[in-house]
Amino acid sequence: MAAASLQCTVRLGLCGAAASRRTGKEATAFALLIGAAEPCLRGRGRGAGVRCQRSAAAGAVVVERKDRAVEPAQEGGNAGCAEAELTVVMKFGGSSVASAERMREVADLILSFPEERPVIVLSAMGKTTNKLLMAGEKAVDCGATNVSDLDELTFIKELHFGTIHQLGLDKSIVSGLLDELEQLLKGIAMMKELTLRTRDYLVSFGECMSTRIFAALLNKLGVKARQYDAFEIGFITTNDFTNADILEATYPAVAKRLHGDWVTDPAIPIVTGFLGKGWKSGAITTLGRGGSDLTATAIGKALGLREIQVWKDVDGVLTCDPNIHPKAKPVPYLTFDEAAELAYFGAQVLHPQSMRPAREGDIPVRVKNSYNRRAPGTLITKARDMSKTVLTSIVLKSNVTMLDIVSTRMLGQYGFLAKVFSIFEDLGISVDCVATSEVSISLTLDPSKLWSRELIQQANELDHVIEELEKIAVVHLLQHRSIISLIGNVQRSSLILEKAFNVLRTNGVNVQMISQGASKVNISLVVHDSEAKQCVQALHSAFFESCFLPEVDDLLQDDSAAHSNGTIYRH
Ligand SMILES: Nc1ncnc2c1ncn2[C@@H]1O[C@H](COP(=O)(O)OP(=O)(O)O)[C@@H](O)[C@H]1O
Ligand SMILES: N[C@@H](CC(=O)OP(=O)(O)O)C(=O)O
Repeated sequence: MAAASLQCTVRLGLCGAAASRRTGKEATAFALLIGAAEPCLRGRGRGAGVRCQRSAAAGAVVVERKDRAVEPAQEGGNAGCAEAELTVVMKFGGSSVASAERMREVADLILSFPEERPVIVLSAMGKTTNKLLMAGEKAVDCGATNVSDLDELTFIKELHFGTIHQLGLDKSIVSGLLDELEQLLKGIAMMKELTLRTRDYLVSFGECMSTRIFAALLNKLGVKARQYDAFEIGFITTNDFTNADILEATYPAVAKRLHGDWVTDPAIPIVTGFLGKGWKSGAITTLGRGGSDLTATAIGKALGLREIQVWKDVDGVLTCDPNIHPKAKPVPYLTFDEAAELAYFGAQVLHPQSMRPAREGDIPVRVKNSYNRRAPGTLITKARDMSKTVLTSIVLKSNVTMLDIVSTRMLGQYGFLAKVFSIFEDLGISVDCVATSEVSISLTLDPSKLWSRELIQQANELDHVIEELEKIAVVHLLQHRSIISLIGNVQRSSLILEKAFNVLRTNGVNVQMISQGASKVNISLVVHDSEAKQCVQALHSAFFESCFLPEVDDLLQDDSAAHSNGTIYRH
């Protein structure tokens, strides 16, 4: 087999998003703070409605998804129950709401589905989040008197006031927030410090403004809409500023608020994506870049909605990042597992944690293009027919740190592995891919965990990890590595690997580690950063653009089924 001819050390191991997910210890503690003592709410809907009932054990409100109509509640507090429940959540990213024109388009898009009663989740307009972060960085050094002249602040003011003007709305919708933003930047300038906590407060202005503008637009168009700041309606998170995770208590709290308001006074909810409230600090947190996807799936689960739609600027999830390869094509169907691996291993199109609530609530996610409504997009569900599937998508995660750890045999094999992982646990560092032999272990570290910390801290942390590991092992630190993840049907791993290694050998690429996902949908290859893009392009050409896949052709005798499944594309 082709792999055998490689002149490099190739290790086989396990990888998977599940391996490094947070456990959220705080969730249980917080459950007592929220959602208790609520009268039973019941709705009835055309499709999936919600039913909230009190859990006898914990006193918390439990939300169940209902696939058929539910009788109105007998108990009180529900007199104004709306005839029709909320049906879908529609999330629009920054590119979808980047200008006044785009906001009008999105309003038109929403209204083109009169049969739906949507919850809308919005990100900040266009590049607002980046500009806010840049303004914060500059404010640290520029002096309080110069803050008003920061280019980024001027850009943000012009974008939001300009949009309001073009939409014929009232300036007061955002003027208070913009004043507050300027005050905050002055505070940062005075303190000469931008903490992670302040950073989250700073970027929250983006979503707070976009949602207010959009709600005002819908109201102006005669469609009753109500704006919500997620951190005020029960989005409770861990206290990991810039990378917080939603706690369980969020679901009943959000269901209670959105459902409660809807039944008493129906209006389309317009919710800020990306934001939450730290359960301990009470301060605004953010869910990591691209976190509005997670807000949307959390609302879908909380309300037991029929579908979660995430509207982007691409025709769905593609066979690879279109910035790496312009011939990337839409993938019509994915499972939650495939989408989660794809997102976790670097596909920017979905937030890494966003599939979790959808999977838990078993709510289909549809990725659509707000610039091309007719494109079918990608439908993500619990299961799909994988029998004809070989490869679905190729994902690249760059600038990864890899460690080769060889035991000095001071500890037995069990003790060695346990000790290695306890060091990572103690330092709160997640591991992406792992490959082990009897006396050695190779692994890659989750860069997002390191990115969320200051550079100086990162260096210290790595030094500290290595120092600890060197007590029991010889450690090699390998930086500037990339993980290329082949998302597909690992049942066909021989076929995938044979073809992949043929391509890599032809391109003279040295694979430094292989890791096959426990999730059964992912094989990851670690290569040097400098070769990674070229590898992805070559792999994409081989798997998705060529028509010379004899083995695949054998597998795909039913060609039409393969096309409807959409995994192998041929010209
Ligand atoms: N496999 C992929 N499929 C689709 N888009 C991808 C993929 N990998 C990276 N992308 C990038 O993700 C972008 C969409 O994600 P994002 O910018 O977060 O959207 P939004 O801001 O609209 O939520 C696309 O414009 C594309 O450049
Ligand atoms: N505005 C935030 C949150 C977000 O989800 O944005 P987008 O949907 O545009 O990726 C960010 O830029 O990260």
